[in-house]
Amino acid sequence: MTELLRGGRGADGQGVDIRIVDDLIGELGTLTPLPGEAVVDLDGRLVLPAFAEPHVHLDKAFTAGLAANQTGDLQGAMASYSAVASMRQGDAIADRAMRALRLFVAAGTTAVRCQIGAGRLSGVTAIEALAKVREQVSAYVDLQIVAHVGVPDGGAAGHRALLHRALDAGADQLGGNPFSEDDPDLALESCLEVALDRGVELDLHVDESFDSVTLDRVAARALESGVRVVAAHCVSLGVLPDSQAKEIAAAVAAAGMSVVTLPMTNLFLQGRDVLSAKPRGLTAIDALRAAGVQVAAGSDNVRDPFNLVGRCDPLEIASLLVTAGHQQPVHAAGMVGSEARTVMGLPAGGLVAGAPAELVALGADDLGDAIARAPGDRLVWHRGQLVAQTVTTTDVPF
Ligand SMILES: Nc1ccnc(=O)[nH]1
Repeated sequence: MTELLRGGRGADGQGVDIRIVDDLIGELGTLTPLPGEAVVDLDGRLVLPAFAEPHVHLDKAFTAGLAANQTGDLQGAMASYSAVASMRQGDAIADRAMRALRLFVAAGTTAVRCQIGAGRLSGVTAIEALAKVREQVSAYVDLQIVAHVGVPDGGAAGHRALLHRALDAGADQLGGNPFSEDDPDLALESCLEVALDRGVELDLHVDESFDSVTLDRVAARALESGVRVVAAHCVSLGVLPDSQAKEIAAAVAAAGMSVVTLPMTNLFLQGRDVLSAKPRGLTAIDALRAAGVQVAAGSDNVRDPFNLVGRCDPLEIASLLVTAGHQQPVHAAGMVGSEARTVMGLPAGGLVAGAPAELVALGADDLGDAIARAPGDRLVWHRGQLVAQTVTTTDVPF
């Protein structure tokens, strides 16, 4: 089965036609339709590899109205989440996750790695709910489930048992925030042990504050154990002196780790306790990239106690990477596109023959215009199929 996407433009500004063959890009260039071939007219739209979301807490999405964050910071967010049991009910979680996924797919996101809570408050209910959602949406988006496991009662044995249960319930990767637990090193060891035992990778919350630096310890253990580790947040690395940040970035690279920065949530949560010169909740993106670390960016939270805003649109994150993270548009787009896919263990993709047909066509002039305006006008292909289409019209009389 082939389909011809005619009259698009690449990020280089050149016109391009794309022939999709099954779920791959077959050829690119100036192409004429084959007899009987389906043709989609792209009308000059900008064509990019589809976006990927490497880190989003779908189980909490859209709960800001259920639980107010009294202090606005991370502790306040966690307190309100723990206090409201209705936020953790399976059916409601599935409904909210579906709502968020519709927005993500419409925005051009065809791979989403979600962080789903498991622990003493609700066991593996949310993982089970998301495993069902993953089946429902499989034709439209690749959903990866990270079990964000908190240490339950029962210490290390209970922790390890819960990590196993989370995988049995459908999680793809294991996570958590070991350094927020009572015995951080033990919590990290349990994660590494079960990851090795079950042959999965870890996707951990690391240093989501300005004052704890544990990324170097995680890197040392990742290197020694051989477990592939993704570290999310790494906020404190962004406020360390350059020389120290470089040293840790080198250790992270040597351990084969990758890093996910979450600008929207961490700009919201961190730096509230000072009156001026507020530090930014982003990691040291440039030092990590210079050391050879893949750095991706994600939404983290969407309209919940951890982050009151968010549109489930990677271009919103890319815009923050330009303004708050001082990234060039091409890097910002990569961090929510091909680098995010690499961090998620997927093929990087791209506009090349043989790449997966994961594409988004946007009503935008170029990459900068796309990031600045985040236009609604988008067509989205996943595994070679058109999975979402939003066409907008504007009528301004001048
Ligand atoms: N930033 C976050 C930390 C923990 N849980 C969340 O949902 N978000």
